[in-house]
Amino acid sequence: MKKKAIGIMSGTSLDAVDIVLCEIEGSYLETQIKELAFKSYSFDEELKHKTLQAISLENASAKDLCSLNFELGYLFADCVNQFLNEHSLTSDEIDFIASHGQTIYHIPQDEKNHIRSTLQLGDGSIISSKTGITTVSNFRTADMALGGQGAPLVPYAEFLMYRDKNKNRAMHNLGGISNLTILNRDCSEASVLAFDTGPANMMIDYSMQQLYHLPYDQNGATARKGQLIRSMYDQIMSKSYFNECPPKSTGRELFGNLYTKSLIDQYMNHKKEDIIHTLTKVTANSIIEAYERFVLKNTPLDEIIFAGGGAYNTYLMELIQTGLPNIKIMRLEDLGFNSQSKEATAFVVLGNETLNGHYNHLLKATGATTYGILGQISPVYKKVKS
Ligand SMILES: Nc1ncnc2c1ncn2[C@@H]1O[C@H](COP(=O)(O)OP(=O)(O)OP(=O)(O)O)[C@@H](O)[C@H]1O
Ligand SMILES: CC(=O)N[C@H]1[C@@H]2OC[C@@H](O2)[C@@H](O)[C@@H]1O[C@H](C)C(=O)O
Repeated sequence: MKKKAIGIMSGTSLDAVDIVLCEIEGSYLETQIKELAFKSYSFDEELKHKTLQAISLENASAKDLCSLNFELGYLFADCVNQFLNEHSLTSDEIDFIASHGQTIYHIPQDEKNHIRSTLQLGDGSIISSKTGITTVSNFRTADMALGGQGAPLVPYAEFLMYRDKNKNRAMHNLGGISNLTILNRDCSEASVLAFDTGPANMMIDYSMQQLYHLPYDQNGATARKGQLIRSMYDQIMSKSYFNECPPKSTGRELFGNLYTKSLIDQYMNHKKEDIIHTLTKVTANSIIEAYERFVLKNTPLDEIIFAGGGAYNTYLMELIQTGLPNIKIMRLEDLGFNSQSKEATAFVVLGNETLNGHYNHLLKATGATTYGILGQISPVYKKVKS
């Protein structure tokens, strides 16, 4: 039976809440999904500020986090209700919502005083009660409970949607973080490899905001003007994350504002554009090296299909193509899909599996030891008409 479903995605960049409407039927390899409508709602500035405060170690308080969980739930519900209005739809026409939530903190491996854990806020009950639509949320915790890193989760959906028996294909997302999924032409689940390579736009964005008061480096124009600061580059590239073998996932904890600020302070005497250039080279070269070290030795690739905002950074894309000259570089649009809605759509696939009772993660991608059904369901009580 065909279902109508809404996906909500709010990524690490905190730039927008993405809402997608899809038609979906089937499960696992039989899944058929079609995007019907998409819109990005800009993130409320005050809430963005509060979220960033909550994320930063110095400013986090339990009271703020408690409130934020509900405030984000209301924001996501408002976005869905606005979206339904704009498309003249009622909640009765939608079968379910799948919401990623806002990642506040992610600890993929045990640390000295903290255990593996992950926190996505935007409570599912708030979303379901304010929209009147059954909501599946909080996908990452079940994967962690089963021994995984809770990320990346999108590769499961990518495997269902984009595998191709004629091509060895990489799906690559350039959001705040850079993550890749390798889909082998044998189309077997066991051959899918996926991991986060490190930063994509996260460090560049923060530096543009601090140094130029601009949200990001439009088309990479600033980076293109600059030159490499060798010591800064070596310092970042020596981070142990780049040498770790997959499965691995990362986030703001390693490459966020605190770390980037410390670098800016240290290299303040250099030209601003040299700092942006160096960070862009770090993104490009850490991606190229991840392919060389962890992918190409086993799987020669025909193409890499990029999505996420960083795919619009033309300078970054040129650097990656130069470093991987034998691989065809494409954008998701070249396959007829919308790259902006990709992650929200992936969560529709994951939510559909939750409701179908099918597992919805790849053990090799997250490192989980046992399959599970990810996602918590917040149902809506509907009085049966007598
Ligand atoms: N024209 C452009 N030139 C350069 N960079 C761009 C351009 N358009 C978007 N971006 C970058 O893309 C970012 C937003 O990307 P996206 O929305 O894919 O991230 P996200 O989904 O929040 O992150 P993640 O996938 O890590 O959770 C912006 O912050 C900016 O850095
Ligand atoms: C903990 C967390 O929110 N991780 C995100 C983040 O953004 C990109 C990368 O880091 C990836 O690991 C993940 O998101 C995507 C949607 C995923 O789970 O596949």
